[in-house]
Amino acid sequence: MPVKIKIEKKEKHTRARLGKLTTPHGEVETPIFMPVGTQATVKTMTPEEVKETGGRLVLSNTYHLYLRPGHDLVKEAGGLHKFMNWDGPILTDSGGFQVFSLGPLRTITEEGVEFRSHIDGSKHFFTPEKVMEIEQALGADIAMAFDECAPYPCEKEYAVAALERTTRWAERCKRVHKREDQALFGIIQGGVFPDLRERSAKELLAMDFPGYGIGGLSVGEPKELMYEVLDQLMPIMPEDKPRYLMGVGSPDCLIEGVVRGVDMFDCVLPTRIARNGTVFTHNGKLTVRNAEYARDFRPMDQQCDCYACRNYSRAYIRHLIKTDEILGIRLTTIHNLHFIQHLMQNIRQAIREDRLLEYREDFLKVFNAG
Ligand SMILES: CO[C@@H]1O[C@H](CNc2nc3cc4c(=O)[nH]c(N)nc4cc3[nH]2)[C@H]2OC(C)(C)O[C@@H]12
Repeated sequence: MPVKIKIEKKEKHTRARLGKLTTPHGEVETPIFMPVGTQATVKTMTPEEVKETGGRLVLSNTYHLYLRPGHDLVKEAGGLHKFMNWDGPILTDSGGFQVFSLGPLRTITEEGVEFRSHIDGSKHFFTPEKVMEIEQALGADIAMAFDECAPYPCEKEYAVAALERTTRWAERCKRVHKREDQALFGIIQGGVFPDLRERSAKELLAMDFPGYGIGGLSVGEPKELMYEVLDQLMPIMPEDKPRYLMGVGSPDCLIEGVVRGVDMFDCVLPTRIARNGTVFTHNGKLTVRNAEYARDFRPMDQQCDCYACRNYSRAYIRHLIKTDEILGIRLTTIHNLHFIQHLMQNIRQAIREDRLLEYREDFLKVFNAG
């Protein structure tokens, strides 16, 4: 079993659990936030800096790496770990979400998805078998199945068709997935329809994957609706398998997801907003590029002990960003990754002490007041 989760503690008042996820490239604590490194790099960060912020498991993306530099090149380099010099665990998303996000540039059939590259418009065809070939060549510790992510909103009939195809494609992935040192996770779909979510989960649970992605969320639906889907879905998920809420999320969504029993998260938000000059602070978001910070010589977050907050002021970081100095977005990225990992550390401690609901209230009261 290349990947398994050991539940160390269940929080007394919620569905939250503290766990250890064992992978071929080491063991990590859960609940965990996984920084996104779409093109084999967490943008602007060296691997050492990602680790320094608390990152332990990073994501990369099949769709992007297939297009550039090509999975055969990464394989020739010795696989993704060697290629990007990351010695911890890696998870690759299957591209299911990316090819579906391409909108009119793709055609879905039972066989697979024909799509045009967002780079040069060239035509490509992803089948479950092709995606498994790519992910096995990349060599991540966890590979996600090739699924169909239904958009939000969508007709129930569309969600049914997408979940049924996702189940059939999951079987096709499982049939050709041979790499022993790589865990294949199924992805649960079903849109925002409780009966469809239950059906998708049961069909995939019957295939006994070592872990499960919860897909089709964080696609524009209201947060409350996402929480409702989780409230209905999580009770039927097995206790001994990791639950990975894909594409989530912001600090409030991370806490709400953990409360509902989610173990794994990934989201581009912390690194993406950092590149736009916006950072998370304990009092909410701060857009350090704004003029009001031109002569503000305090750190971005006075409660933060990250490298950026220990050594630089808002005024300096604003100056760097305004003058397109690369160090600027490196410092905001270091801070945001540290902030999210520190939040996850506090969440894990709150689970240990059975005070997650109090922590949620205290954190959100200050964070949302900002
Ligand atoms: C807050 O960040 C925005 O929200 C999207 C993240 N939300 C998301 N939901 C996902 C669902 C699936 C899925 O069903 N299947 C597979 N295989 N992968 C998935 C990946 C997903 N990521 C980001 O995507 C854009 C770029 C639109 O903005 C970001």
